[in-house]
Amino acid sequence: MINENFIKDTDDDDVEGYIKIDRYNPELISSLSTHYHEILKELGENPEREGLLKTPERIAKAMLYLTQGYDLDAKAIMASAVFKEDYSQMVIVKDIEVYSMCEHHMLPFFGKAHVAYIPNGHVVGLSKIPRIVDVFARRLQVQERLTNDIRDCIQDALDPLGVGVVIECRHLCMSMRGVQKQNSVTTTSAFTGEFLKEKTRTEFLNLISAKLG
Ligand SMILES: Nc1nc2c(ncn2[C@@H]2O[C@H](COP(=O)(O)OP(=O)(O)OP(=O)(O)O)[C@@H](O)[C@H]2O)c(=O)[nH]1
Ligand SMILES: [Zn+2]
Repeated sequence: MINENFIKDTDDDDVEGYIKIDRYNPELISSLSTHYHEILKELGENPEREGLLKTPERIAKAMLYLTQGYDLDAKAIMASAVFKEDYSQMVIVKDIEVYSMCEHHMLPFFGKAHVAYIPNGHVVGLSKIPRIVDVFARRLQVQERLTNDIRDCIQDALDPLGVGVVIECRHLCMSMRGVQKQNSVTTTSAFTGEFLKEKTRTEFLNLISAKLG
């Protein structure tokens, strides 16, 4: 538990994080629902038809969920599980699912993040890395800033010898609409410390492209 202002969103500690209690407050949900009710009308729908009766409220809750990262403190999540450990090789958590929304169109972009660091006397609980990926992904983003946010958080919280982050995503604003390219994938990367050296970066890139088994 991060602190008493947060509630658990599911029973599975390893799958979900915590949502700040205030985020789901009834007044906020009601206000958002009113706006979405109007938006549905302006889009040419009839919000009074049976299938849409609860839709404004569902959208409100979904959007609050998808933007909950604004209320979460990534550094506190990291700090909650930092352990002294004499391990000085690269630690990689790869293939972390990413679901975020582009700040230009509020359409999803999604894919995978690969995150590595080289400890400097301390390691972090492994689950905290996907958790902070979610904290920064669950807000309006551009992929470049998401990549940098993750890198900076790990660097600041853990003071490791270096951090490497690679993110590969498909952007629905580029496939469902706009330029309508169905297969393009955007790759971004961010590095600090040892990862700025070619040898370390190459080791990281080789390890994240290697298939297991
Ligand atoms: N750099 C960056 N651009 C993004 C990201 N997500 C969406 N975009 C781009 O943001 C740009 C917004 O450009 P605009 O020309 O203002 O918007 P638009 O008229 O809807 O552009 P089109 O998508 O080309 O139709 C587009 O080129 C999108 O592809 C992202 O994560 N990073
Ligand atoms: Zn977009």
